[in-house]
Amino acid sequence: MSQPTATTPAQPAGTEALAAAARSVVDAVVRAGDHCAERAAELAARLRAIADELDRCAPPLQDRLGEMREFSRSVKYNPVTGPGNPFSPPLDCTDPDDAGDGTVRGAVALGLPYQGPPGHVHGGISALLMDHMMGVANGRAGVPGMTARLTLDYHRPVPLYQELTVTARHRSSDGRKVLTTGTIGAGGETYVSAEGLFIQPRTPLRE
Ligand SMILES: CCCCCCCC(=O)SCCNC(=O)CCNC(=O)[C@H](O)C(C)(C)COP(=O)(O)OP(=O)(O)OC[C@H]1O[C@@H](n2cnc3c(N)ncnc32)[C@H](O)[C@@H]1OP(=O)(O)O
Repeated sequence: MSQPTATTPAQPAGTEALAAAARSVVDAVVRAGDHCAERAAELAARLRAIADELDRCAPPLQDRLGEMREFSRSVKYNPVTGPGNPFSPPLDCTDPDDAGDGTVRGAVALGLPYQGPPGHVHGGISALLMDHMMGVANGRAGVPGMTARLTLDYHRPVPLYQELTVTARHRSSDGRKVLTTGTIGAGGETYVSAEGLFIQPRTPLRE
């Protein structure tokens, strides 16, 4: 029977399918661990061959960095929600359901690659989710900015393989300083709460 792959989104296509496949490789590598040690060298060579093939398609890094300045591309490839980035879980906030109060919501279930304490999510991953969702909330509130300070309270360990709800809400602005809060929870329980200070740039981040 196949093991749960909490990080695999449903029916992706194109480069998103490629990212999803890479994500499932990462998941499988961590799940297999030393149980695949005898075949590790052979499988590693095959994966490296695929990486070399992709590298041959890649433009020069400076060109790619230039492309990624485009907002739609930065969204597609960002490390939290980006369906084109195998590093992203990805957190789904395509339907953020902001309930009219400015709260944005996302959903994600995290597998073994994101483990910190046994059976639970690494604290730095929680910080990543919070930082990003607060950024999304600020963007939706029309006050996008750079994270200057992020404070997290870890109330309970965050379980792996459980659908988590990630929320964020812009609370107030004082000049260029933006205060935003967020939570990670499930089933009415809050595992992590966060507060962030964001600074709006002197010139807009994007048109
Ligand atoms: C679409 C989704 C997007 C998701 C985005 C997610 C957000 C991110 O991850 S951003 C990446 C991580 N963050 C960074 O790399 C930021 C690095 N830091 C910087 O670039 C700068 O320090 C930056 C931009 C935050 C502030 O610099 P600058 O614009 O020069 O502001 P500056 O003039 O120093 O300060 C403005 C005000 O903020 C205050 N302030 C700045 N930093 C802090 C801080 N860490 N703590 C408290 N106050 C601060 C200053 O005291 C000042 O206050 P006042 O106006 O009362 O005097």
